[in-house]
Amino acid sequence: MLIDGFGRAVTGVRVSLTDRCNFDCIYCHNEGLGDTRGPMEPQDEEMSTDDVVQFLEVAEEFDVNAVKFTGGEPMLRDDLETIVRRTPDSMEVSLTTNGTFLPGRAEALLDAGLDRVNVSQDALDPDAFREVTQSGAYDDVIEGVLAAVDAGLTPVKLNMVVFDATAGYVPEMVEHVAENEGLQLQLIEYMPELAGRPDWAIDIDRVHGWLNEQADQVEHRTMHDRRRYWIDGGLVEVVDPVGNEDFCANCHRVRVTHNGYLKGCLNRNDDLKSMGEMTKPEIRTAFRDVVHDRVPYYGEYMIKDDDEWVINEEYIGA
Ligand SMILES: Nc1nc2c(ncn2[C@@H]2O[C@H](COP(=O)(O)OP(=O)(O)OP(=O)(O)O)[C@@H](O)[C@H]2O)c(=O)[nH]1
Ligand SMILES: C[S@@+](CC[C@H](N)C(=O)[O-])C[C@H]1O[C@@H](n2cnc3c(N)ncnc32)[C@H](O)[C@@H]1O
Ligand code: SF4
Ligand code: SF4
Repeated sequence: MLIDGFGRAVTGVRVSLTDRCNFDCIYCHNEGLGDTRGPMEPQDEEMSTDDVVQFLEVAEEFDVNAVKFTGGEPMLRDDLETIVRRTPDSMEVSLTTNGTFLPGRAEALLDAGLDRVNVSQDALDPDAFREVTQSGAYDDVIEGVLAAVDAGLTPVKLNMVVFDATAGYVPEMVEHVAENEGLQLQLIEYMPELAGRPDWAIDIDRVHGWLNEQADQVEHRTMHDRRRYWIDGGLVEVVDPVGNEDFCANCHRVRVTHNGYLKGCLNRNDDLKSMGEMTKPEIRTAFRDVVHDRVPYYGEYMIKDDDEWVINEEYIGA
């Protein structure tokens, strides 16, 4: 197992299979890769099926026990089922998707070995949904969530980005997951670091305060020290990375970009390591290097100066 200089073992990888997407969500950080707009067709720069599998086999050698496929929209990859099928058996396999392609493919993904799925759904109202995603695919997403639950890709976690356009929908989303078996809710604090528009952010402590009042039970998850609230039988988890040193101190994942770079932190693009021609020796070297260099974003790469987060001088020009 590889452990970085801050005692953080790397136990999971997040593989971005493409930076293409059929949506254009107004808040999208695209896992730090830039704009999702552009051609929908497969791009030459994307890792091949074999490249992805080769990488996962090396990750397994380093005792990584979980992989998350993401993007862009990972279901735009026609070889997703093949990749899932060829993922080492020792790994938990999950997918984060906008859900539009789940109807018709959920069963095949389950058969291929997918364990569970997270589906982005920011509201239960088609108009609000259209405004946020700039797409009219609300019905497809609802159908996609049902297809995932029916196939048994559970728990299906609904990812809701909480910012000024969606905060008002939190109570009905909490009620929705309490009433529907197989669903959980992840309330994701809007991250302005890469997306800009800090004025859209809301005070996540107010969300915690409201959930605390409603909750029958509160738990802490080891990963990122995330808090989870049981409300009327439903589970609601808060993903609150912004300015959160505890979150970064408990970060155990390395990311892979669609074009074959390792990335130590979502918020950084100055730490990318190429995996070259994707041979196993090259992948092993890049993996060791990225873990060696990774540091907590908040608390180390960014430090507090007069109550403002500023880049630690050590990393300027690094
Ligand atoms: N800053 C930061 N944000 C993260 C991190 N992990 C997840 N997030 C945020 O949460 C979003 C949704 O994450 P998902 O891909 O659904 O997965 P997850 O919630 O991290 O993982 P599971 O609960 O295990 O499925 C990401 O796109 C980010 O916005 C992280 O390590 N750092
Ligand atoms: C980049 S998307 C990729 C996977 C897939 N296209 C989807 O939307 O689920 C992964 C997750 O990031 C979340 N996300 C995107 N931009 C964000 C931001 N600025 N702040 C917080 N979460 C964000 C999305 O809501 C989604 O749940
Ligand atoms: S669906 Fe996912 S990748 Fe596509 S724009 Fe929305 S958040 Fe970004
Ligand atoms: S170090 Fe912090 S900001 Fe970077 S990926 Fe990990 S939790 Fe996210």
